[in-house]
Amino acid sequence: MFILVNLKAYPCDPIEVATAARDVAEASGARIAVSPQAADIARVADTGVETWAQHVSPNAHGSHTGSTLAEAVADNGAEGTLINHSENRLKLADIDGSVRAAERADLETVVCANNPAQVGAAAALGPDAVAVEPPELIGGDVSVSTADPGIVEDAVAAAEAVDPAVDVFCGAGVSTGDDVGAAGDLGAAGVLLASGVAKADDPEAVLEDLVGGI
Ligand SMILES: O=C(CO)COP(=O)(O)O
Repeated sequence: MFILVNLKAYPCDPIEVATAARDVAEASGARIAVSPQAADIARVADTGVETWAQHVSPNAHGSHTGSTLAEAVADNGAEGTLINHSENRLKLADIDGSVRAAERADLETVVCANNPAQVGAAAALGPDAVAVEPPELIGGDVSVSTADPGIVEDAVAAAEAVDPAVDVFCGAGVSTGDDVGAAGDLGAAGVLLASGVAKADDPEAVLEDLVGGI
């Protein structure tokens, strides 16, 4: 199970979380990545933790003010990128363009989706993985794997029907090792989480609990 921690725009210390994630990954052998704000990618990557962007633009170099280029995040140490997070939705053509941009820059891709139907559509674009996150459960205390296990199973089936090579992650409310274990039991290959770590008083303790569920 891959544990992908999205720091969103929370007011946490990205270096503290990155260092904790690096240490827990090294000690446990688990795969843990941290996805900070674009401006923090280089210094988060400098800690040695696997680092992901929260978004990349569909365009390449050129007259595109305000873009976050896949090439730029890769040059600053990112190894992968989220695309189409529920809080940063894109048009279908732009999701496709962002996946292609990430591929050109050798970034791994996770396309986020609200529900199994969107998972199937996202899988058709050929990312490395899709992540199903019911918006109503994001930021809450109840894990998607507990509150709505059927959505994870349906998402796994939807991706499998379109492209068996595309992994399925799940997210929303994931904060414990039990949540991670339940997600794995439902067929997820990873979890995408945010507040459970980014808002924790002791992010390292939460990460240690999370890897215990793998
Ligand atoms: O949106 C999410 C991860 O990208 C999920 O957020 P929470 O873990 O805070 O529910």
